[in-house]
Amino acid sequence: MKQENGFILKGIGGFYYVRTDSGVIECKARGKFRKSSQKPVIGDRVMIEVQDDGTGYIMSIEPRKNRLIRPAVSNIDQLVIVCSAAPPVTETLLIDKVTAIAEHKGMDVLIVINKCDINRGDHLYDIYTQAGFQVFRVSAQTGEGVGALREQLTGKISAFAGNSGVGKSSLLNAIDEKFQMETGSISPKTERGRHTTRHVELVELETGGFIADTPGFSAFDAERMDLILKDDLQYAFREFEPYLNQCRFTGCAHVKEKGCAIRQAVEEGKIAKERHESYCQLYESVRNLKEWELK
Ligand SMILES: Nc1nc2c(ncn2[C@@H]2O[C@H](COP(=O)(O)OP(=O)(O)OP(=O)(O)O)[C@@H](O)[C@H]2O)c(=O)[nH]1
Ligand SMILES: [Zn+2]
Repeated sequence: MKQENGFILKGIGGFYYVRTDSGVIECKARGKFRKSSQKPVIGDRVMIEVQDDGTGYIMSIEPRKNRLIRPAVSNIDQLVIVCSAAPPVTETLLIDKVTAIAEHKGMDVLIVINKCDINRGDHLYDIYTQAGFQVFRVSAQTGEGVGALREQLTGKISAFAGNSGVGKSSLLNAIDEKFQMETGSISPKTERGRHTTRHVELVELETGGFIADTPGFSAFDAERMDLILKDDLQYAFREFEPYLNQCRFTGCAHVKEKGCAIRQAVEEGKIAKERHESYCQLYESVRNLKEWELK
């Protein structure tokens, strides 16, 4: 019996597939993980014991750097937010919800404007560049910008998010031919179909790096805003940072308060008004959350 370290690529029916230096090993979890919230998830870094027959047991899980609940993936290095200025046009509020979650959970963010063959998305480009994000312009259709994006995925674990129809699946297919995602349905996903039976999996890229293959994962867990307390929300908007201690009143919510340095910066064009509007809407939605609601 020997011990190895690795991380979980996928889990099906009680089996976990652990990527180690000596290949992918099929493992079961030790009993102690089975019931509790300690259950292994995709992305977990684990220590396994390999049996004589080549299968293994997960013995321990390293503390997680971060974790998404839906889909259940841990240790994500970066979140790739796919948006588009061509139909279906992405609302900045959706992008800002997801960037806020990512910032709060300590994931890097890449903003990717797809469908540049139709619309180059200057407005989105300006907003997110000004806010301090890396922004890529791509077209899954023509291949423009895909190489540069692929480079940014090398050596990291990434997950893709974006509104339905924005071209996530098309983009994954363009990034690596290992992906054979079905594309093209802008119809509702309520019928039984491709999204009901899929499970998440980390797919290893030709160029190194892993992508959580998350089709139809459009709403993300943005619905519940993954529960950022209202006092923390201001830190999830990175461009607010230089102004945070400059408001007239301590405990300023930066929504309508007089003497608010954030609002001032918005007036002066230093913070995009769309970003501040998203902040205000999110603030309103998390206003009444209590700490005990955070899991
Ligand atoms: N013109 C153009 N069309 C694109 C591009 N990328 C995707 N599309 C089209 O947009 C439609 C939706 O693409 P998908 O890849 O299925 O979008 P998705 O984000 O995976 O959608 P969901 O699975 O619903 O979340 C398809 O008809 C694609 O052919 C692009 O860069 N340019
Ligand atoms: Zn303020």
